[in-house]
Amino acid sequence: MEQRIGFIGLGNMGCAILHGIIASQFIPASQINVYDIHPENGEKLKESYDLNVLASAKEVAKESDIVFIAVKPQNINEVLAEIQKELKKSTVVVSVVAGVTIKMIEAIIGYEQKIVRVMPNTPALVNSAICSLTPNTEVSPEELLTVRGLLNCIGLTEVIPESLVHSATGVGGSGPAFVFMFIEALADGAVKGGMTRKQAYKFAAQTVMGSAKLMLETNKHPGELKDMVCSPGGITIEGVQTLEQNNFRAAIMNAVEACVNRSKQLSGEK
Ligand SMILES: NC(=O)C1=CN([C@@H]2O[C@H](COP(=O)(O)OP(=O)(O)OC[C@H]3O[C@@H](n4cnc5c(N)ncnc54)[C@H](O)[C@@H]3O)[C@@H](O)[C@H]2O)C=CC1
Ligand SMILES: O=C(O)[C@@H]1CCC=N1
Repeated sequence: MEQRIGFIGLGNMGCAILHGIIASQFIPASQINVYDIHPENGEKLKESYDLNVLASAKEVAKESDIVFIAVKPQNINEVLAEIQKELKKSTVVVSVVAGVTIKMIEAIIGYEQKIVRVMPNTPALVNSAICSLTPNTEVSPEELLTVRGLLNCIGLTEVIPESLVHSATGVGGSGPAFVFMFIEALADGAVKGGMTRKQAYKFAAQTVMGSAKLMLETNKHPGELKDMVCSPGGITIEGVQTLEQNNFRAAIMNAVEACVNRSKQLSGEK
């Protein structure tokens, strides 16, 4: 890939994507331009990678063909206003900013600018993300394919309509937080049974990763896979009943719904 990739915002999400892309060797670090308002974030990356730490968001926009915006929602407007004049017509702006719609971005950098909204998640750090992609009408199928090809090196990708980005945010963007809480609780249960915390985390994390891998690779329904574990009159079904009695599924659904609603609020939807 000969395109130069820019990152504005080098926090948890920006760095997870960046590390994943470099680890995949999809493009050399020398083709990556980065900027963060806190210079130490760029300097830290420079210690590990031969990438280009630039002095402003403007420079990243000027020197890059694909520009990732990975700042918080409250900071994106200032960034877009700053880079607007530096963007070439051919530049693709990739926003990972939750709740900020394509229209909101176009209102600042123009309706002719190529924009792809992406909802990634932090497993990008280990090339195991799920990223949704939503292009505006200026992005050609070939350009979308280029951005998708880049994101495929950090995990799975799915092109979705913008109406589904709220859900992608709740399940994919925020989902890892709920999974980590689940892993923590699984481990607590094992610690209660006498396992060391270190052992419990290993068992809990591998069980979640293995179960997810089993589902993705067999394409089986999660209910069927759950039934495979529940021996008739056995042990697991006792735990399943306890979870049902404690509204486990409703609790998870409500958590995702809360994120969807917050995302809608950020987008100015009621
Ligand atoms: N953390 C996550 O799991 C996910 C985050 N996102 C989105 O990614 C974006 C970034 O989130 P995080 O990385 O978690 O936040 P963060 O706070 O860790 O990183 C944001 C970075 O942007 C920098 N920044 C702020 N204003 C700037 C400016 N004007 N110019 C350049 N850099 C600036 C900050 O110094 C910071 O390093 C957010 O919009 C969030 O909605 C999306 C999916 C998942
Ligand atoms: O919590 C947040 O706002 C960001 C967006 C999705 C995951 N983290």
